[in-house]
Amino acid sequence: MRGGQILADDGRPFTGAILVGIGGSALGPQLLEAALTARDSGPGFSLRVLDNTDPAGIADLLAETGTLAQTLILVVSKSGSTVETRNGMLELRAACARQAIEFPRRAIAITLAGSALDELAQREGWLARFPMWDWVGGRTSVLSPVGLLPAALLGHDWRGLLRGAAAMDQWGRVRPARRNPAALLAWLWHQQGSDMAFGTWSFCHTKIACRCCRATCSSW
Ligand SMILES: O=P(O)(O)OC[C@H]1O[C@H](O)[C@H](O)[C@@H](O)[C@@H]1O
Repeated sequence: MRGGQILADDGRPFTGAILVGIGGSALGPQLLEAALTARDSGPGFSLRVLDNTDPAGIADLLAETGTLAQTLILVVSKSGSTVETRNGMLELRAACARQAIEFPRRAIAITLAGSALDELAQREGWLARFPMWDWVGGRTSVLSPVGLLPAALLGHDWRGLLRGAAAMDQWGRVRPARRNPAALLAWLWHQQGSDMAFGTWSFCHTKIACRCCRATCSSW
């Protein structure tokens, strides 16, 4: 898509995506977008997320996006049967119909093989289907296609992300515990008490621009 081989049905490139999903099916992509996309990089591929069913929020998102002609619609649901996600998808389908745009030609499903969403995407011939795996928890799915496809669309080094995750996986197994970052974090947590007593410490190991971290930190 970024190479221009997959184009919208009007022959122009896709310039953005709307991701529909909730919980783990939306937070990982939002975190990647917030943490990795430079705020000063100028117009690039845009990622908008529809993660609730608030009619005013949906109306705002559609107004901001304008025409959907060059917009991909990523429908993300591990179970493939989450009602809020289905409602969001139906809203976007209706918006496409209002604009005389074919929904399946820009729709991509990320879901468990054989789920209701997967079957719908297959039946209607959506642009693409990507798998989730049963053994990956929804809330930890950012390194599956849930996060990697948006990362790739945004132009980020998704292979590098996977390499980094593999390195952390190895590092998390290191002994002795004092050289193991996961064990050190667990120890710090334990020392602070088990009662979410985060008030006395904080850490920020990536970019200040990470809105998700900022939102979380400010609530501590
Ligand atoms: O990915 P889905 O099956 O649509 O589920 C989406 C989300 O649903 C609920 O909010 C669960 O608590 C989350 O853990 C899950 O990520």
